[in-house]
Amino acid sequence: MAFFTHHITRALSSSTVRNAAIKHVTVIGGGLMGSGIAQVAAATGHSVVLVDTSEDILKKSTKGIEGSLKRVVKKKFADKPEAGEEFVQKVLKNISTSTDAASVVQGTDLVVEAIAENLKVKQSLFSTLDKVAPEHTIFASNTSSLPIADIAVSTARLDRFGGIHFFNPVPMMKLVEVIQAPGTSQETFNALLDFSKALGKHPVSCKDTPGFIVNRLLVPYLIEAVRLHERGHGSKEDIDVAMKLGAGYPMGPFELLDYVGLDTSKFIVDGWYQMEPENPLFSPSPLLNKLVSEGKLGKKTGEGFYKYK
Ligand SMILES: CCCCCCC[C@H](O)CC(=O)SCCNC(=O)CCNC(=O)[C@H](O)C(C)(C)COP(=O)([O-])OP(=O)([O-])OC[C@H]1O[C@@H](n2cnc3c(N)ncnc32)[C@H](O)[C@@H]1OP(=O)([O-])[O-]
Ligand SMILES: NC(=O)c1ccc[n+]([C@@H]2O[C@H](COP(=O)([O-])OP(=O)(O)OC[C@H]3O[C@@H](n4cnc5c(N)ncnc54)[C@H](O)[C@@H]3O)[C@@H](O)[C@H]2O)c1
Repeated sequence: MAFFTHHITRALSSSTVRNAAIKHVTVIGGGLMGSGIAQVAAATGHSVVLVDTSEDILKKSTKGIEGSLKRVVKKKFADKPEAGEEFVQKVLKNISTSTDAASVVQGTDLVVEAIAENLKVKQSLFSTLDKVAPEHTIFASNTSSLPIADIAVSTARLDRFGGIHFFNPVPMMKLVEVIQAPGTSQETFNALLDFSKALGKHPVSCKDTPGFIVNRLLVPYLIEAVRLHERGHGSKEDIDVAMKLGAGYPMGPFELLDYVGLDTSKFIVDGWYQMEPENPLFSPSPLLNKLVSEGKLGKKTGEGFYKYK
Protein backbone atom coordinates (compact mmCIF):
# COMPACT_ATOMS: atom_id res chain seq x y z
CA MET A 1 0.00 0.00 0.00
CA ALA A 2 1.62 3.20 -1.19
CA PHE A 3 -0.22 5.43 1.23
CA PHE A 4 -0.31 4.77 4.93
CA THR A 5 -1.94 6.35 7.91
CA HIS A 6 0.34 8.80 9.63
CA HIS A 7 2.06 7.83 12.88
CA ILE A 8 2.82 10.66 15.22
CA THR A 9 6.34 9.49 15.90
CA ARG A 10 8.72 10.57 13.20
CA ALA A 11 12.27 9.50 12.63
CA LEU A 12 13.49 13.07 12.60
CA SER A 13 12.77 15.24 15.60
CA SER A 14 11.80 18.86 15.04
CA SER A 15 14.97 20.17 16.68
CA THR A 16 17.26 18.49 14.15
CA VAL A 17 15.71 20.38 11.24
CA ARG A 18 15.76 23.81 12.87
CA ASN A 19 17.23 26.39 10.48
CA ALA A 20 17.81 23.65 7.93
CA ALA A 21 16.16 23.32 4.53
CA ILE A 22 12.50 22.39 4.58
CA LYS A 23 12.22 18.59 4.51
CA HIS A 24 8.94 17.70 6.22
CA VAL A 25 5.83 19.34 4.86
CA THR A 26 2.24 19.19 6.06
CA VAL A 27 -0.29 20.10 3.38
CA ILE A 28 -3.76 20.90 4.72
CA GLY A 29 -6.56 20.36 2.20
CA GLY A 30 -6.48 17.47 -0.24
CA GLY A 31 -8.51 19.14 -3.01
CA LEU A 32 -7.32 20.37 -6.38
CA MET A 33 -4.45 22.45 -5.02
CA GLY A 34 -3.43 20.54 -1.89
CA SER A 35 -3.14 17.29 -3.86
CA GLY A 36 -0.97 18.98 -6.46
CA ILE A 37 1.25 20.63 -3.85
CA ALA A 38 1.65 17.33 -1.97
CA GLN A 39 2.51 15.61 -5.25
CA VAL A 40 5.27 18.01 -6.33
CA ALA A 41 6.72 18.19 -2.81
CA ALA A 42 6.86 14.38 -2.60
CA ALA A 43 8.26 14.10 -6.12
CA THR A 44 11.14 16.35 -5.13
CA GLY A 45 12.08 14.21 -2.11
CA HIS A 46 10.13 15.90 0.69
CA SER A 47 8.28 13.88 3.26
CA VAL A 48 4.65 14.96 3.09
CA VAL A 49 1.58 14.53 5.26
CA LEU A 50 -1.63 15.39 3.44
CA VAL A 51 -4.56 16.34 5.68
CA ASP A 52 -8.26 16.58 4.93
CA THR A 53 -11.49 16.17 6.84
CA SER A 54 -12.34 12.56 5.93
CA GLU A 55 -10.71 9.31 4.83
CA ASP A 56 -13.00 9.25 1.80
CA ILE A 57 -11.72 12.60 0.57
CA LEU A 58 -8.13 11.53 1.21
CA LYS A 59 -8.68 8.34 -0.81
CA LYS A 60 -9.89 10.48 -3.69
CA SER A 61 -6.88 12.79 -3.27
CA THR A 62 -4.39 9.92 -3.35
CA LYS A 63 -6.09 8.42 -6.39
CA GLY A 64 -5.86 11.80 -8.11
CA ILE A 65 -2.17 12.12 -7.23
CA GLU A 66 -1.46 8.65 -8.59
CA GLY A 67 -3.29 9.48 -11.83
CA SER A 68 -1.43 12.75 -12.22
CA LEU A 69 1.94 11.08 -11.51
CA LYS A 70 1.20 8.52 -14.21
CA ARG A 71 0.58 11.34 -16.70
CA VAL A 72 3.87 12.94 -15.68
CA VAL A 73 5.93 9.72 -16.05
CA LYS A 74 4.29 8.83 -19.36
CA LYS A 75 6.28 11.76 -20.77
CA LYS A 76 9.30 11.83 -18.48
CA PHE A 77 10.00 8.10 -18.71
CA ALA A 78 8.56 7.53 -22.20
CA ASP A 79 11.26 4.97 -23.09
CA LYS A 80 11.57 3.43 -19.61
CA PRO A 81 8.13 2.45 -18.29
CA GLU A 82 9.58 0.33 -15.48
CA ALA A 83 11.67 3.23 -14.18
CA GLY A 84 8.51 5.35 -14.45
CA GLU A 85 6.53 2.92 -12.29
CA GLU A 86 9.38 2.82 -9.77
CA PHE A 87 9.33 6.63 -9.63
CA VAL A 88 5.56 6.68 -9.04
CA GLN A 89 5.88 4.21 -6.14
CA LYS A 90 8.82 6.14 -4.65
CA VAL A 91 6.84 9.39 -4.73
CA LEU A 92 3.74 7.79 -3.23
CA LYS A 93 5.85 6.41 -0.37
CA ASN A 94 6.81 9.97 0.54
CA ILE A 95 3.15 10.83 1.22
CA SER A 96 1.13 9.85 4.26
CA THR A 97 -2.37 11.04 5.09
CA SER A 98 -4.25 12.14 8.17
CA THR A 99 -7.59 13.58 9.21
CA ASP A 100 -6.13 15.26 12.29
CA ALA A 101 -3.89 18.22 11.46
CA ALA A 102 -3.07 19.01 15.09
CA SER A 103 -1.61 15.56 15.69
CA VAL A 104 0.71 15.55 12.67
CA VAL A 105 2.37 18.96 12.79
CA GLN A 106 4.82 17.90 15.51
CA GLY A 107 7.68 17.07 13.18
CA THR A 108 6.89 19.46 10.36
CA ASP A 109 9.09 22.25 8.99
CA LEU A 110 6.35 23.82 6.89
CA VAL A 111 2.55 23.84 6.91
CA VAL A 112 1.01 24.72 3.54
CA GLU A 113 -2.69 25.46 3.86
CA ALA A 114 -4.92 24.85 0.82
CA ILE A 115 -8.44 24.67 2.30
CA ALA A 116 -11.54 26.63 1.28
CA GLU A 117 -11.11 30.32 0.40
CA ASN A 118 -12.74 31.54 3.59
CA LEU A 119 -10.94 33.84 6.03
CA LYS A 120 -12.65 32.60 9.20
CA VAL A 121 -12.06 28.93 8.36
CA LYS A 122 -8.39 29.56 7.57
CA GLN A 123 -7.92 31.63 10.76
CA SER A 124 -9.52 28.93 12.88
CA LEU A 125 -7.23 26.25 11.41
CA PHE A 126 -4.04 28.27 11.91
CA SER A 127 -5.03 29.36 15.40
CA THR A 128 -5.38 25.69 16.41
CA LEU A 129 -2.13 24.64 14.73
CA ASP A 130 -0.18 27.55 16.22
CA LYS A 131 -0.69 26.10 19.70
CA VAL A 132 0.73 22.68 18.81
CA ALA A 133 3.29 23.20 16.04
CA PRO A 134 6.99 23.45 16.96
CA GLU A 135 8.60 26.89 17.27
CA HIS A 136 10.55 26.63 14.02
CA THR A 137 7.59 25.56 11.85
CA ILE A 138 6.73 27.99 9.07
CA PHE A 139 3.06 28.52 8.23
CA ALA A 140 2.07 29.43 4.66
CA SER A 141 -1.25 29.93 2.93
CA ASN A 142 -2.04 29.16 -0.71
CA THR A 143 -4.90 31.67 -0.65
CA SER A 144 -5.89 33.13 -4.02
CA SER A 145 -7.21 36.44 -2.82
CA LEU A 146 -7.16 36.94 0.95
CA PRO A 147 -4.55 39.17 2.59
CA ILE A 148 -1.88 36.98 4.20
CA ALA A 149 -1.68 39.39 7.15
CA ASP A 150 -5.39 38.85 7.90
CA ILE A 151 -4.84 35.08 8.13
CA ALA A 152 -1.54 35.36 10.03
CA VAL A 153 -3.10 37.49 12.75
CA SER A 154 -4.78 34.33 14.09
CA THR A 155 -1.33 33.11 15.22
CA ALA A 156 1.51 34.31 17.42
CA ARG A 157 4.10 33.62 14.71
CA LEU A 158 3.72 36.55 12.32
CA ASP A 159 7.44 36.35 11.51
CA ARG A 160 7.13 32.69 10.48
CA PHE A 161 4.02 33.22 8.35
CA GLY A 162 3.97 33.92 4.61
CA GLY A 163 2.10 33.30 1.39
CA ILE A 164 2.92 30.61 -1.15
CA HIS A 165 0.54 30.80 -4.08
CA PHE A 166 0.63 27.90 -6.54
CA PHE A 167 -1.20 27.62 -9.87
CA ASN A 168 -3.56 24.97 -11.14
CA PRO A 169 -2.61 22.31 -12.28
CA VAL A 170 0.29 22.41 -9.83
CA PRO A 171 2.36 19.65 -11.49
CA MET A 172 2.35 21.61 -14.78
CA MET A 173 2.38 25.28 -13.80
CA LYS A 174 5.88 26.63 -13.17
CA LEU A 175 4.98 29.78 -11.25
CA VAL A 176 4.78 30.26 -7.50
CA GLU A 177 4.08 33.67 -5.96
CA VAL A 178 5.87 34.03 -2.63
CA ILE A 179 4.26 36.71 -0.50
CA GLN A 180 5.98 38.70 2.19
CA ALA A 181 3.38 40.13 4.54
CA PRO A 182 4.46 43.07 6.73
CA GLY A 183 5.26 40.66 9.60
CA THR A 184 7.01 37.97 7.53
CA SER A 185 10.70 37.77 8.44
CA GLN A 186 13.32 37.82 5.72
CA GLU A 187 14.41 34.34 6.89
CA THR A 188 10.91 32.94 6.40
CA PHE A 189 10.53 34.65 3.04
CA ASN A 190 13.88 33.23 1.88
CA ALA A 191 12.92 29.77 3.13
CA LEU A 192 9.70 29.89 1.07
CA LEU A 193 11.62 31.05 -2.01
CA ASP A 194 14.15 28.22 -1.53
CA PHE A 195 11.36 25.69 -0.99
CA SER A 196 9.64 26.81 -4.23
CA LYS A 197 12.91 26.39 -6.12
CA ALA A 198 13.44 22.96 -4.52
CA LEU A 199 10.06 21.97 -6.00
CA GLY A 200 11.37 22.91 -9.44
CA LYS A 201 9.14 26.00 -9.58
CA HIS A 202 9.93 29.54 -10.62
CA PRO A 203 9.11 31.83 -7.69
CA VAL A 204 8.32 35.51 -7.99
CA SER A 205 8.26 37.83 -4.99
CA CYS A 206 5.15 39.74 -4.16
CA LYS A 207 3.86 42.09 -1.49
CA ASP A 208 0.67 41.32 0.42
CA THR A 209 -1.63 43.10 -2.02
CA PRO A 210 -5.12 41.75 -2.95
CA GLY A 211 -4.76 39.08 -5.67
CA PHE A 212 -0.97 39.38 -5.58
CA ILE A 213 0.22 39.66 -9.22
CA VAL A 214 -1.57 37.04 -11.31
CA ASN A 215 -5.03 37.20 -9.76
CA ARG A 216 -5.00 41.01 -9.63
CA LEU A 217 -5.00 40.79 -13.45
CA LEU A 218 -6.78 37.45 -13.97
CA VAL A 219 -9.86 37.86 -11.72
CA PRO A 220 -11.14 41.06 -13.44
CA TYR A 221 -10.62 39.38 -16.83
CA LEU A 222 -12.48 36.19 -15.84
CA ILE A 223 -15.40 37.92 -14.17
CA GLU A 224 -15.71 40.40 -17.05
CA ALA A 225 -16.07 37.41 -19.41
CA VAL A 226 -19.01 36.22 -17.28
CA ARG A 227 -20.54 39.74 -17.37
CA LEU A 228 -20.13 39.89 -21.16
CA HIS A 229 -22.02 36.61 -21.47
CA GLU A 230 -24.65 37.66 -18.90
CA ARG A 231 -25.30 40.82 -20.92
CA GLY A 232 -26.01 38.55 -23.92
CA HIS A 233 -23.06 39.89 -25.88
CA GLY A 234 -21.45 36.54 -26.66
CA SER A 235 -21.93 32.82 -26.07
CA LYS A 236 -19.51 31.20 -23.65
CA GLU A 237 -18.27 28.99 -26.49
CA ASP A 238 -17.51 32.00 -28.71
CA ILE A 239 -15.87 33.91 -25.87
CA ASP A 240 -13.65 30.89 -25.10
CA VAL A 241 -12.68 30.41 -28.75
CA ALA A 242 -12.02 34.14 -29.11
CA MET A 243 -9.60 34.27 -26.20
CA LYS A 244 -7.81 31.09 -27.26
CA LEU A 245 -7.42 31.98 -30.93
CA GLY A 246 -7.31 35.75 -30.57
CA ALA A 247 -5.23 36.17 -27.43
CA GLY A 248 -3.31 32.89 -27.34
CA TYR A 249 -4.65 31.66 -23.99
CA PRO A 250 -4.45 27.85 -23.49
CA MET A 251 -8.00 27.86 -22.09
CA GLY A 252 -10.91 30.25 -22.59
CA PRO A 253 -12.26 32.09 -19.50
CA PHE A 254 -15.23 29.73 -18.99
CA GLU A 255 -13.04 26.65 -19.39
CA LEU A 256 -10.58 28.14 -16.90
CA LEU A 257 -13.30 29.06 -14.39
CA ASP A 258 -14.58 25.47 -14.55
CA TYR A 259 -11.02 24.25 -14.10
CA VAL A 260 -10.39 26.50 -11.07
CA GLY A 261 -13.75 25.59 -9.47
CA LEU A 262 -16.82 27.82 -9.38
CA ASP A 263 -17.10 27.68 -5.58
CA THR A 264 -13.56 28.98 -5.26
CA SER A 265 -14.26 31.60 -7.94
CA LYS A 266 -17.39 32.74 -6.10
CA PHE A 267 -15.51 32.94 -2.77
CA ILE A 268 -12.95 35.19 -4.46
CA VAL A 269 -15.47 37.49 -6.19
CA ASP A 270 -17.67 37.78 -3.08
CA GLY A 271 -14.62 38.58 -0.94
CA TRP A 272 -13.50 41.31 -3.33
CA TYR A 273 -17.02 42.74 -3.48
CA GLN A 274 -16.90 43.10 0.31
CA MET A 275 -13.54 44.81 -0.03
CA GLU A 276 -14.62 47.13 -2.89
CA PRO A 277 -18.47 47.35 -2.79
CA GLU A 278 -18.40 50.36 -5.12
CA ASN A 279 -16.71 48.35 -7.90
CA PRO A 280 -19.48 46.91 -10.18
CA LEU A 281 -17.05 44.32 -11.55
CA PHE A 282 -17.22 42.38 -8.28
CA SER A 283 -20.97 42.69 -7.64
CA PRO A 284 -22.73 39.30 -7.39
CA SER A 285 -22.99 37.41 -10.69
CA PRO A 286 -26.45 35.77 -11.05
CA LEU A 287 -25.07 33.07 -13.37
CA LEU A 288 -22.11 32.16 -11.15
CA ASN A 289 -24.32 32.15 -8.06
CA LYS A 290 -26.94 29.95 -9.76
CA LEU A 291 -24.38 27.33 -10.83
CA VAL A 292 -22.82 27.21 -7.37
CA SER A 293 -26.22 26.90 -5.67
CA GLU A 294 -26.96 23.93 -7.96
CA GLY A 295 -23.71 22.25 -6.93
CA LYS A 296 -22.29 22.74 -10.42
CA LEU A 297 -18.79 23.63 -9.29
CA GLY A 298 -16.92 22.98 -12.53
CA LYS A 299 -14.74 20.13 -13.73
CA LYS A 300 -14.32 18.69 -10.22
CA THR A 301 -18.07 17.94 -9.92
CA GLY A 302 -18.58 16.98 -13.57
CA GLU A 303 -20.48 20.16 -14.49
CA GLY A 304 -20.03 23.92 -14.34
CA PHE A 305 -20.41 26.23 -17.30
CA TYR A 306 -19.83 23.06 -19.33
CA LYS A 307 -20.57 19.36 -18.80
CA TYR A 308 -17.66 16.92 -18.33
CA LYS A 309 -19.48 13.60 -17.90
C1 LIG B 1 -13.38 34.67 -10.88
C2 LIG B 1 -12.13 34.35 -10.09
C3 LIG B 1 -11.33 33.23 -10.50
C4 LIG B 1 -9.89 33.30 -10.08
C5 LIG B 1 -9.10 32.10 -10.21
C6 LIG B 1 -7.79 32.13 -9.52
C7 LIG B 1 -7.28 30.78 -9.14
C8 LIG B 1 -5.88 30.73 -8.62
O1 LIG B 1 -5.63 31.47 -7.47
C9 LIG B 1 -4.78 30.92 -9.61
C10 LIG B 1 -4.74 29.87 -10.70
O2 LIG B 1 -4.33 28.76 -10.52
S1 LIG B 1 -5.36 30.43 -12.16
C11 LIG B 1 -5.22 29.07 -13.23
C12 LIG B 1 -3.88 28.98 -13.84
N1 LIG B 1 -3.86 27.90 -14.78
C13 LIG B 1 -4.05 28.07 -16.09
O3 LIG B 1 -4.20 29.18 -16.57
C14 LIG B 1 -4.07 26.80 -16.87
C15 LIG B 1 -4.31 27.04 -18.32
N2 LIG B 1 -4.26 25.78 -19.05
C16 LIG B 1 -3.08 25.19 -19.44
O4 LIG B 1 -2.01 25.71 -19.21
C17 LIG B 1 -3.21 23.90 -20.19
O5 LIG B 1 -4.48 23.79 -20.74
C18 LIG B 1 -2.91 22.63 -19.31
C19 LIG B 1 -1.44 22.65 -18.86
C20 LIG B 1 -3.80 22.55 -18.06
C21 LIG B 1 -3.17 21.35 -20.09
O6 LIG B 1 -2.43 21.30 -21.25
P1 LIG B 1 -3.05 21.12 -22.68
O7 LIG B 1 -1.92 20.94 -23.60
O8 LIG B 1 -3.98 22.27 -22.90
O9 LIG B 1 -4.02 19.88 -22.64
P2 LIG B 1 -3.93 18.36 -22.23
O10 LIG B 1 -3.86 17.55 -23.48
O11 LIG B 1 -5.08 18.14 -21.29
O12 LIG B 1 -2.61 18.13 -21.41
C22 LIG B 1 -1.37 17.94 -22.02
C23 LIG B 1 -0.46 17.23 -21.08
O13 LIG B 1 -0.19 18.03 -19.93
C24 LIG B 1 0.04 17.16 -18.83
N3 LIG B 1 -0.94 17.42 -17.77
C25 LIG B 1 -2.04 18.18 -17.84
N4 LIG B 1 -2.65 18.24 -16.65
C26 LIG B 1 -1.91 17.48 -15.81
C27 LIG B 1 -2.02 17.14 -14.44
N5 LIG B 1 -3.02 17.60 -13.69
N6 LIG B 1 -1.10 16.34 -13.93
C28 LIG B 1 -0.09 15.87 -14.65
N7 LIG B 1 0.06 16.15 -15.95
C29 LIG B 1 -0.83 16.94 -16.52
C30 LIG B 1 -0.07 15.74 -19.32
O14 LIG B 1 1.19 15.29 -19.69
C31 LIG B 1 -0.98 15.92 -20.53
O15 LIG B 1 -0.87 14.87 -21.43
P3 LIG B 1 -1.86 13.59 -21.30
O16 LIG B 1 -1.39 12.72 -22.39
O17 LIG B 1 -3.25 14.12 -21.49
O18 LIG B 1 -1.67 13.01 -19.95
N1 LIG C 1 -8.53 26.06 -7.67
C1 LIG C 1 -7.55 26.81 -8.07
O1 LIG C 1 -7.32 26.96 -9.28
C2 LIG C 1 -6.67 27.53 -7.08
C3 LIG C 1 -5.43 28.00 -7.49
C4 LIG C 1 -4.59 28.64 -6.56
C5 LIG C 1 -4.99 28.79 -5.24
N2 LIG C 1 -6.21 28.29 -4.87
C6 LIG C 1 -6.56 28.41 -3.45
O2 LIG C 1 -6.21 27.18 -2.81
C7 LIG C 1 -7.16 26.89 -1.76
C8 LIG C 1 -7.80 25.53 -2.03
O3 LIG C 1 -8.44 25.56 -3.28
P1 LIG C 1 -8.83 24.21 -4.04
O4 LIG C 1 -9.18 24.60 -5.41
O5 LIG C 1 -7.81 23.16 -3.79
O6 LIG C 1 -10.18 23.82 -3.27
P2 LIG C 1 -10.91 22.40 -3.20
O7 LIG C 1 -12.33 22.68 -2.89
O8 LIG C 1 -10.57 21.58 -4.39
O9 LIG C 1 -10.22 21.69 -1.95
C9 LIG C 1 -10.28 22.18 -0.63
C10 LIG C 1 -10.11 20.98 0.32
O10 LIG C 1 -9.95 21.46 1.64
C11 LIG C 1 -10.64 20.57 2.51
N3 LIG C 1 -10.88 21.28 3.78
C12 LIG C 1 -11.77 22.28 4.01
N4 LIG C 1 -11.66 22.68 5.30
C13 LIG C 1 -10.67 21.93 5.87
C14 LIG C 1 -10.08 21.88 7.17
N5 LIG C 1 -10.47 22.70 8.15
N6 LIG C 1 -9.09 20.98 7.39
C15 LIG C 1 -8.67 20.15 6.41
N7 LIG C 1 -9.19 20.16 5.17
C16 LIG C 1 -10.17 21.04 4.91
C17 LIG C 1 -11.89 20.20 1.75
O11 LIG C 1 -12.46 19.00 2.23
C18 LIG C 1 -11.34 20.05 0.32
O12 LIG C 1 -10.92 18.73 0.03
C19 LIG C 1 -8.12 28.07 -1.74
O13 LIG C 1 -7.65 29.01 -0.81
C20 LIG C 1 -8.03 28.62 -3.16
O14 LIG C 1 -8.37 29.97 -3.25
C21 LIG C 1 -7.05 27.65 -5.74
